[in-house]
Amino acid sequence: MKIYLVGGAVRDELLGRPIVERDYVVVGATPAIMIKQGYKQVGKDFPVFLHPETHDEYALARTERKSGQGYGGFICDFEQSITLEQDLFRRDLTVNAIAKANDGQLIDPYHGQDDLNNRILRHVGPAFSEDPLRILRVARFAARYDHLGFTIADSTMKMMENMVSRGELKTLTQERIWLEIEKCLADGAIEHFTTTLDQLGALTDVQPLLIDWNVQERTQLKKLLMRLPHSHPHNKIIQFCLWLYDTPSDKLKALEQTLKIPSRYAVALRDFCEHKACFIPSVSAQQLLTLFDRIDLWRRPERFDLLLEIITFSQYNNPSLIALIKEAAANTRAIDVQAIIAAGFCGAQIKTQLTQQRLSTLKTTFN
Ligand SMILES: Nc1ccn([C@@H]2O[C@H](COP(=O)(O)OP(=O)(O)OP(=O)(O)O)[C@@H](O)[C@H]2O)c(=O)n1
Repeated sequence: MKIYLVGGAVRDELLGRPIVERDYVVVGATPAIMIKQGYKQVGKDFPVFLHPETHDEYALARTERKSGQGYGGFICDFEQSITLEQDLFRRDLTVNAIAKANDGQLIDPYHGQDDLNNRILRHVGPAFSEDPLRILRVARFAARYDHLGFTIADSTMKMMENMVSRGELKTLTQERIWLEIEKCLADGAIEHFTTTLDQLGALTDVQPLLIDWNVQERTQLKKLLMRLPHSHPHNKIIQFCLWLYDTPSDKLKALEQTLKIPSRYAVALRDFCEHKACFIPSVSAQQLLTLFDRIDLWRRPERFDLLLEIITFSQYNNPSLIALIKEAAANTRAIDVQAIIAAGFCGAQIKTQLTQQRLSTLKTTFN
């Protein structure tokens, strides 16, 4: 049997980028041979194995044939006789279909290196259209490698447009869509990704809230994201909120339910959309108190801190006002319930007294 490094690791190595994950293809083996050598099979029907020590993925060379519409529904053949070239042919892009042997030799039957050098994302063959997830992958790669000058081949754009107009994206699960979106957020490239999907007419199927995405929104988001460092610990969440900044509250729930986004994203987006209007100089003490209550500043100060970070990178950024609100929040939080109880208040009076004290603290700075 022969083992080759394939896919993203070879592509990124050739591009001089850090390798995040190593995937291998194994030619001339069977599941029994792999198991005998100590590899652990992942899943039941799929010929993918984990290396006993490195836990890298080793997949038997395979071909795939479509058995239904949309994503999934593949008949997969991983006979021992399947060649490396056959396996590479089923892959999405030529730049992802280069294999590297142990001795460093590159096997590149579909000219992925030429496309890497010419900065072109091009589909390998007609099988590309059997998997609509690839539309999102291509939009993601085009966004990730935009700064290197990559563009999508015209023929691949055409093929993707046809897939979109056939409604193929509708067959993707929301979980799969979210995973691609999150990877794109990790790349700091959501603006370019959205623009490509818009060009393909795919936004309605991917993120219906963005159907009105226009040049103005694009320019604004691009400008805002330039200020957001890639290494920022909340890079993904902040980008996500700036991306969907204009979501009306009645649509937020639908978004959370349909896209199945993790709750930390949902909460941050809700906080930003609902409270961004507070970050104007004329904000009143009462409005701030309502914000603090709603966001549960008292028990979850980190939630408020995140909102401030999002505001800082948004179009609502006003550093001196943010500093004032931050200070007012700290002073309001410092009001001691124990002191109120010690002063003789009890039952519902405690809450009333606390609210009054919080409000008067805020009124020292705000109207
Ligand atoms: N829908 C897909 C998913 C994956 N692949 C192939 O499987 C490889 C590994 O896929 P994956 O690890 O998901 O992505 P990478 O290309 O490694 O990209 P990333 O850097 O985003 O992980 C890809 O390079 C490509 O050859 C494919 O052809 N079609």
